Amino acid sequence: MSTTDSDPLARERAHLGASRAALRAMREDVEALDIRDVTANWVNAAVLSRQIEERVKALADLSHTPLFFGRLDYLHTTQEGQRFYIGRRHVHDAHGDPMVIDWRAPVSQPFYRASRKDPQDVGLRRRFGYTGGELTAYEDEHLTDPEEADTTSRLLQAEIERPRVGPMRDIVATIQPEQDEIVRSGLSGSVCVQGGPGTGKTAVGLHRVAYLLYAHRERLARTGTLVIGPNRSFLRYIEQVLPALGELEVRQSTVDDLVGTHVEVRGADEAAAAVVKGDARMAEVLRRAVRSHVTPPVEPVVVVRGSRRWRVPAYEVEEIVRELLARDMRYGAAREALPRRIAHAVLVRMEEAGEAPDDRVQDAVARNAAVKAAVKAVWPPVDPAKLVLRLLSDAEFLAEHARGVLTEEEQKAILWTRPPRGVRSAKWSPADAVLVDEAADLVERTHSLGHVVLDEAQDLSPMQYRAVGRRCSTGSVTVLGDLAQGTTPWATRSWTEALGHLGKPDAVVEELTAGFRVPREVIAYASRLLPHIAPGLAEVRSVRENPGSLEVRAVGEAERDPAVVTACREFLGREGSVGLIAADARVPELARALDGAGLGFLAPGEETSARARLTLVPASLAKGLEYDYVVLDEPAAVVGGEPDERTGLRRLYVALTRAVSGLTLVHAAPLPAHLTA
Ligand SMILES: Nc1ncnc2c1ncn2[C@@H]1O[C@H](COP(=O)(O)OP(=O)(O)OP(=O)(O)O)[C@@H](O)[C@H]1O
Repeated sequence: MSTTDSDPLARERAHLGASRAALRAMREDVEALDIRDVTANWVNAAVLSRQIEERVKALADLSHTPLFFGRLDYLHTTQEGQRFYIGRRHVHDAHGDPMVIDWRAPVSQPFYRASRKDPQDVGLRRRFGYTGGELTAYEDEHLTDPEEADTTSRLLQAEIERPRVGPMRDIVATIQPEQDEIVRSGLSGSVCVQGGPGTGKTAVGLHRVAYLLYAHRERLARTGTLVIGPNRSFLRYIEQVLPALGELEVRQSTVDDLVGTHVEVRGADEAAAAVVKGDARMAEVLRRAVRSHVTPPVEPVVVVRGSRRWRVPAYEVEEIVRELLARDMRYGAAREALPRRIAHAVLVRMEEAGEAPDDRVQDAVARNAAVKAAVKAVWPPVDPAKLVLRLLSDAEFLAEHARGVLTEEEQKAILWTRPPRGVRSAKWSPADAVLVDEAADLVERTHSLGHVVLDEAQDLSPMQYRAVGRRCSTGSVTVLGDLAQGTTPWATRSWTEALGHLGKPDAVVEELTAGFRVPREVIAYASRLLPHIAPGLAEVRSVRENPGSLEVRAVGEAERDPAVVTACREFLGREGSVGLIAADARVPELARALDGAGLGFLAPGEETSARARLTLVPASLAKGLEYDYVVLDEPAAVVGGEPDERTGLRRLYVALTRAVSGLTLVHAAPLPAHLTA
């Protein structure tokens, strides 16, 4: 007997070797494709070459990502076989028989879901462990063996404890059953996931896109997919997850960038103004303002053709206009329909007079100068930016359309004190851009994508939800968020409300409660704030066995900065990334302190590496990010940096929940009472 036969690990390594060879052969087959005979012209040839190039890229064997991470032995042979190796991509041998199955394929599903209670016909589930690209360990579960005890997977634990240097990683090897249910839920349904810090919401959202692209590739290639995150540094942190899963075509954007195509955002609002501008009632004000441009005709339309004059009386044009208004079409679509409707009225008269006009006559009448002039007078074009500009600068115009919708104070809050001269010179705020986007949609329907993932959704205003909702009006959405981490003045109070604004009231709300980031001691400390910031939400249950460390250091004001530098230095002595989180206002002073101490540091969104591991993070940008070790500077300043106590405590909750292995608080001012109580 050879060692390969007797040693299971050697056998698995042999399968890995054979799979890599098969992948190489697949790549060589694609590289060797001769497209000269199959392409009729150079355009087709160029398209095909690009596709081939991409396919070759997708077939690369990356040494740091194992080709497979699991194996399933079914109890019974299925049509596809009985033993499957589960990996990031499909690999087959020269006969077309599978060597590695894509994690998203239906036969892979039990790898994530099968349990002793429900073995799903799986006799053996094997997980593989790798060290530096080498297959070095495996772990078996015999799900139908009553003698075998339930144990927690060491490999899963090792994966969760792995230092976090670099961008966010995929979690394909260790997706948990409750996460998998969300990842694999159907394309037609929308899902909303409430989950505390580190429960894997972002990871789940990204894997869900990858899954949907696998299961509905053609449809989504046509309709498109989009991931929305809170800011650009967050998007940079997550941007490599989908490409690592072989998905290169998913767009990523912030809400601000999404709606910022109509006007240039250069201004900011006071909170009071932003709250009103973000309120869903603004949609009604805009709707009325857009429709107010339609003016009932007072003159008849007279079309002269040859020696004849055809007259459509004003009351009849008015009837057409009324009917179009009642149909609640987009303003622009109705405007386009109007000339043909007037032309139709002319044609009816021609027929009554014994003529037999055809479609070409109707087209010609619709283009007639008199008809065009009438349309311009009755249903003039509306420029969305100009309309919003007028609403925000002209008190009378605003009052006319906000009557009964906004109070006088609310109207006053949103009016510009010094109206700008024009669209270009206006200092548009992010909330204004959302209003312009809503107005643009009233004029012309926004293109809808096939699927949208909306992360950190709790921070969106109702008007922002509407902006996202119209981008998936005919598709579906995955909403991810945590009500306890809402830090905007308009943060969502309930998911039902948010889903209503998104236009997806039937979305299923799921909850994730197992935490993969924050150590037990640290999450327990942060959760002291929960009753004050989100009563009713459950505390996250940390699955991390590593006890982690929590230290609170009280120092005198003069020693605070040096103490922060010392804490950073201590953590830099260990393996992994370090985040120094501080109130935004404290960041410049701390930057000087770090510089003075000769400690180099990055800004959020810049990629950490083995050489550059320290990031200085303003509290306002900490959301969604994580570091192996966190030094939190002056919690009272983090709370005090926000307009009200609840928002401040929520900001603090976010900052307290970024650490994977250790958290040190350094403070000179007293700690917020809710934390010490
Ligand atoms: N099943 C899993 N296996 C291994 N790691 C996981 C798993 N689920 C989540 N993680 C890891 O836990 C960390 C937190 O995940 P993620 O950032 O998705 O959480 P989140 O719920 O979005 O957090 P936040 O509310 O802070 O934004 C990440 O490092 C992620 O890779």
